[in-house]
Amino acid sequence: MKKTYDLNVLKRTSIITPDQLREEFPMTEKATRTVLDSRQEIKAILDGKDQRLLIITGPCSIISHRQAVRYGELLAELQEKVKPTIKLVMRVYFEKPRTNVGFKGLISDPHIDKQTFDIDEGLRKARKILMDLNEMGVACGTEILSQTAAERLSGLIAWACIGARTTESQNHREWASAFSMPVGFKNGTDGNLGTAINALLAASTPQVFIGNDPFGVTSRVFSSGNKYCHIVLRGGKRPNYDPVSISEACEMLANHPSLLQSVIVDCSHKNSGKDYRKQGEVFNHVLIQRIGHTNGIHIKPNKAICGMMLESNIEAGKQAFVYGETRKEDLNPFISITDACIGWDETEEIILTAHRQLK
Ligand SMILES: O=C[C@H](O)[C@H](O)COP(=O)(O)O
Ligand SMILES: C=C(OP(=O)(O)O)C(=O)O
Repeated sequence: MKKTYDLNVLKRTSIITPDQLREEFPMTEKATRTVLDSRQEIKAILDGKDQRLLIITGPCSIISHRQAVRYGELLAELQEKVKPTIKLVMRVYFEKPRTNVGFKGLISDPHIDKQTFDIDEGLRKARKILMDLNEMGVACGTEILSQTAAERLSGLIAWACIGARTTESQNHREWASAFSMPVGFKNGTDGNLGTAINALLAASTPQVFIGNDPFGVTSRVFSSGNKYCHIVLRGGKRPNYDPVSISEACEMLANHPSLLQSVIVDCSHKNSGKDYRKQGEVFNHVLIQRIGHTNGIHIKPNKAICGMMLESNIEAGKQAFVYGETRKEDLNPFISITDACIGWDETEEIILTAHRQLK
């Protein structure tokens, strides 16, 4: 009989199970405390019980341990300075959703060579980076693109994001309903907010779906629903960080009183027109809306704005990189190879200025 399945599968290899990976990199007391305390703080901010601003900042993609730990050190130092007004979460993004094709992140291809795709090594690198950051007291945020990464790393994540390309995916909504951390859903790539609101409704509801147990065995998973799902505005056909767009989002949320009435604004992506140099301007615009005044002019503060996101790296911009051609050894680990980012100096200035204004 002719084979009817796997006609386009070239090869399959097994990967490390969640249990094996956790055994190789077991939780420590300090890391557990960082994760649990940070989640509590983020939840309190989303609930409006903690008036501080949440800022999720960090590289578009993590490309090396050195880069992640250096950024983490800088962030930890800054967190101490702005503690009374701002909670910082580092973007520790290992999975990149592509518009069509390209480097899909360190888990998919840790050697960045478009050849080896050593996913076991990628998962090990990711878990080690997350362990080290949590040990340093740095709260980690990441985009969850695959169930595989979620099952192996979620215990080290304080805040998760479902990206614009997957907010409409039923699977991602199901996983979010089971996650232990607060989850932000981006609006759709075209700017559609309804997609994100539907995602919040689905993810806050108990679900039954197919997942894996810690030993990698396919299982039914029964979730309780996640009450800490919220919206992240990232722009679409046009930016959506202006007062009218944010009010529109708040009105849509108000139609569903069971949902968190809080909004995070991503200052990058389509809100900056993908021009990293505009992120600071977007940030200031949103900060004024949140605080309610600028240079003596008073406007009504919008307390629903509880957080902002920045794509920031140690050095600004983006380096020349052709996937499959540029060798990893030739890359500068401190400059982005995916979206261009603001550099550390500008990041620090933006956050310190916000701290002074929030005080
Ligand atoms: O933040 C990252 C990118 O915007 C996202 O992964 C899409 O990238 P691409 O359009 O270059 O594929
Ligand atoms: C891919 C990202 O964002 P978006 O889903 O908004 O495109 C990201 O934040 O890295």
